[in-house]
Amino acid sequence: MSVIELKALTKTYGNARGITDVNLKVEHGEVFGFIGPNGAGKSTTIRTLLGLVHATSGSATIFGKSCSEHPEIRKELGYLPSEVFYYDGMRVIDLLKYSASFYKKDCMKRIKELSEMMDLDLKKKIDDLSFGNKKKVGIVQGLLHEPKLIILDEPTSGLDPLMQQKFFELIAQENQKGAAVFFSSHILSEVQKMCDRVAFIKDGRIIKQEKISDLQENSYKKISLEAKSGIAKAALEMDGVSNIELKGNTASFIFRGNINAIMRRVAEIELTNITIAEPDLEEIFMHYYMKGD
Ligand SMILES: Nc1ncnc2c1ncn2[C@@H]1O[C@H](COP(=O)(O)OP(=O)(O)OP(=O)(O)O)[C@@H](O)[C@H]1O
Repeated sequence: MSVIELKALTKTYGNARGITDVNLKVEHGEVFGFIGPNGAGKSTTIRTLLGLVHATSGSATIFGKSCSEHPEIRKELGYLPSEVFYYDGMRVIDLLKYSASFYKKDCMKRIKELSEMMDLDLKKKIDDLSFGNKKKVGIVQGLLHEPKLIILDEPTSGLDPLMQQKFFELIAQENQKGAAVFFSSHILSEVQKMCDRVAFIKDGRIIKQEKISDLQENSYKKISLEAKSGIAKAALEMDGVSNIELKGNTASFIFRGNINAIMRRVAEIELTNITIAEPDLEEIFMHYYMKGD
């Protein structure tokens, strides 16, 4: 049984598109990245998982149970929203104790460990905290019950780089202890660093799902050429070539396919230099988003 399974999940808001026919599985022990531009449908997918919105059609399950019919599965998951809002009058510790009271276990030891790690002062009033410190409260709140599934919606906004680093260490530790992680982001370097697999979402539809290692290592090459004179775009156009950029006597592009085929094509150009490199995830990402635009 998968940790998360979305089958043909569709949500419309009146006539407006939310998400369309989303299919994905997150398996035990996985860190799964969910990546897409603003308005692509990441939050709608997460809200469906949390049982906060009901799907128009299709299904969403966590540990085999329907997210809309079994609200109790929320106790198995820890959620960190992209923005956190609190009733200001409380002290941090009171808020965290209140959150912990929803679970049938003593979370105090874990609250202390997490707040030490995140450098969070438990005695402070929430009113007195900066945005970043409020975010830390959200992190502790999401993890204090040692959930089996952690859902993160653009988690690092508002955290300084040192805290971002600590946060990722914390998530990696939880993952090593066995928690699966579903991680929405539009920051590619985070996904590249943290995730085992990634799904790209665009205009409400999943356009690609792949292992990070396959995306980077095996499949794509970034080829840059310098020639004696300008290179015609048509000279490079063939199956597997995308993102062609021409500038003066140089050209660069992304290639996926049989390397011999592209080498034969490139050999027809009078070159002065060539480099072949691994593209970063950003370039692969652009490859997907530019296709079909
Ligand atoms: N309550 C709502 N009513 C109407 N349309 C909505 C509502 N919530 C989301 N949408 C629409 O659904 C689509 C997906 O939005 P969603 O917030 O899920 O995207 P997102 O990928 O999380 O974007 P962002 O990165 O900007 O948060 C958008 O077109 C958005 O306008």
